Amino acid sequence: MRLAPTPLPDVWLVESQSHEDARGGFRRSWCAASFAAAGVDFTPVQASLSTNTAPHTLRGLHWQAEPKGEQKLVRCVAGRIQDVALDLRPESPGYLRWHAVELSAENGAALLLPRGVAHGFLTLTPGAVVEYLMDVPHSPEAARGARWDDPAFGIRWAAPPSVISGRDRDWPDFVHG
Ligand SMILES: Cc1cn([C@H]2C[C@H](O)[C@@H](COP(=O)(O)OP(=O)(O)O[C@H]3O[C@H](C)C(=O)[C@H](O)[C@H]3O)O2)c(=O)[nH]c1=O
Repeated sequence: MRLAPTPLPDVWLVESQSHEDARGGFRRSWCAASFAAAGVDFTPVQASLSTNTAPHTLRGLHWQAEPKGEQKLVRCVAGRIQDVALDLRPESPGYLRWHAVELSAENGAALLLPRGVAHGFLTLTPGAVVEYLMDVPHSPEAARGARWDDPAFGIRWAAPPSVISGRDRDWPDFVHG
């Protein structure tokens, strides 16, 4: 398992080898030793699955307000998604910058997002399933969001969403600080 840096501080691309044979494949999806070796303190306490029927379903951009901030490891376990990290940490050199990667069941890659970095994804296939590992339990009252097309960020999505929740469609313009 290898953690590769991305242009956003503390956002890591997590890659692992798939051991293939006539039955299929086997790959590690989280490893305390590999994360510790990369200097990343991440211990999951909750896992969730997001199932998405249609291509161009967009979820996000979401984060948890402090003190309920969460680190999360995001992986696509069926289909393909465009996964987006958006740095909302005012003290970060990457503040208001975004980074997108394609995650898929085939490439088996994952993105590790620290507290203060918002997350969203656009599905690129029907039946995309996204797995989350979080390091704190879910707190609905701490949920915050920003709009996918907010001009403050200029995120280049692969396509406009064809399916999006009313909440995600209607987040107000981002307010700095
Ligand atoms: C996030 C979450 C949701 N839920 C329940 C609450 C609702 O009844 C239902 C759907 O929740 P929501 O519409 O917030 O789901 P998403 O829009 O996919 O939210 C997620 O989407 C973006 C992209 C993320 O990165 C976050 O993990 C998360 O915010 O699942 C739970 O029970 N536990 C949870 O951790």
